[in-house]
Amino acid sequence: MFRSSSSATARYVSRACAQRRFASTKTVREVLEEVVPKKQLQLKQLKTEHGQAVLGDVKVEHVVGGMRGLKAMLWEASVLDPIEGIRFHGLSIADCQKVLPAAPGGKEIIAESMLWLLLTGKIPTEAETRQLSRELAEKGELPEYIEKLIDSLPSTLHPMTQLGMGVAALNHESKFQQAYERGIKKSEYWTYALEDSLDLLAKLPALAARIYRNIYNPGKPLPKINKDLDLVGNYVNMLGYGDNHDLTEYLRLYIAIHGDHEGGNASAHTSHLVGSTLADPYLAYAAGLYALAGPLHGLANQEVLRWQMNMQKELGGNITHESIKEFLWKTLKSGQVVPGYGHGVLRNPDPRFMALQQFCDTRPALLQDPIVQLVKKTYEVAPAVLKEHGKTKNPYPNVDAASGCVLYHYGLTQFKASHTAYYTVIFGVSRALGCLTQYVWSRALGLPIERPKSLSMDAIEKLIKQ
Ligand SMILES: CC(=O)SCCNC(=O)CCNC(=O)[C@H](O)C(C)(C)COP(=O)(O)OP(=O)(O)OC[C@H]1O[C@@H](n2cnc3c(N)ncnc32)[C@H](O)[C@@H]1OP(=O)(O)O
Ligand SMILES: O=C([O-])CC(=O)C(=O)O
Repeated sequence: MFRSSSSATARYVSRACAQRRFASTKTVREVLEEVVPKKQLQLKQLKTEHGQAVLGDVKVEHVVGGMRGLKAMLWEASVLDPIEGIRFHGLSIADCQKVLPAAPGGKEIIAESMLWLLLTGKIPTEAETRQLSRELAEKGELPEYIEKLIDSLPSTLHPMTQLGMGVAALNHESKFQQAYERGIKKSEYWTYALEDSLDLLAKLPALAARIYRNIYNPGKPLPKINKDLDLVGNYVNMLGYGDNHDLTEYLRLYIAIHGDHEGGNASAHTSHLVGSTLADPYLAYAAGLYALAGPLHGLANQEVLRWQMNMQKELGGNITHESIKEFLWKTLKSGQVVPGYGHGVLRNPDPRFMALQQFCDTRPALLQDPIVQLVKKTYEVAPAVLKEHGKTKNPYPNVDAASGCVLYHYGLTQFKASHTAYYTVIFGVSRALGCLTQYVWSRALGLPIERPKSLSMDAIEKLIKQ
């Protein structure tokens, strides 16, 4: 674990690069066994030495304003800075791109190396990353009852609803729940939480790919999991795009950088709350997925694509900055939000959006794609329009402004109707990295059930008068 000042980070990054020469072959469990006692001690000291320290005031505007800015949660794996954006254990996306191992033949960060960093605060070696990939691949096939459950659902049921159902039903397998029923000690909770979390992460690609197959390619055989591939390599293969190296690399990057966004976002917070009741990791993450399925959160990637396609249709062949500006004003004047813009914390363009743009900038096929071009052109116009409109505190793009449109280029064009659009499911596969990491840490640290105090308006007025 390390501080996030830029010089400390630079030193860490160069040390991490050097360390990678020594090929450690520890398992993620072994590394956690070493890290957990240190973190437990850190929390104990925080509570005893600084338990009464003040981190900020609670104002009426916090209570009635979605708790924006209120520092009220513990979340270990990442912290979001309004200007710099996300840092995973102090590392920015660019740092991660330098130090986290990629897949054989690839360049982008992969889910396994990001998961390792999130869980342990350490950079995995190549060998450790491969070993984690193999472990996940070996656990990746779905139980038959889950296949039957998913196959029984109507193809018109939103893929996010299906994903949440599949994840929740997988709790039939929960080792955490079984161990709890046996009456294990609290100090052992985290080890079962870790087993469930790895099992769930391993199965998510097969579950998500089955949903896609059932809706868009019914009857098409699903490939078996290839034990030599990384998690996302297998996911792309099961989605039916296995020969598309660029899409595979895009999804590796996408899934790694969407993995965690500190704890206050709606999906992470929901999963954290549900987990705090000691509901097992499957139930906790299923709950988080349903928060992700809202249009102000993860579903915005589908909304962006729908909105950009409507813009394309309405503006026709020759789209100019001026015509985009008019379309933006039309959206705003009709009382809708501009999807993919604004953020609860960020006050600058989202570095995840920038990383996806950078991916596009290095690939001529993407640069020539009309919908990808439109995303870029919209970015050149929208911040000024949103500033003039004057409502949003952040007129810049968030990650959702680009992500779905790039998938459209790579062939995920099935957008028959919003209620069957698949894009947010990929976000759902990714966000498990962060939510399940925190689930493990919450149990390792023995965090209590969440139960903030609520107030009615009358009660608030009474308190103010006092
Ligand atoms: C992965 C993610 O979840 S990233 C976010 C994805 N969501 C979107 O892209 C949807 C569009 N954006 C939004 O709706 C918002 O910016 C949110 C939900 C992301 C953040 O909400 P808030 O923190 O409440 O934003 P903020 O404090 O800036 O809102 C102030 C006002 O500006 C409006 N506003 C915020 N963003 C936008 C936008 N993109 N377009 C138009 N108006 C906006 C809000 O609706 C609010 O209006 P109100 O006072 O009439 O209620
Ligand atoms: O942080 C937020 O509120 C929303 C977001 O970008 C995410 O969850 O990835």
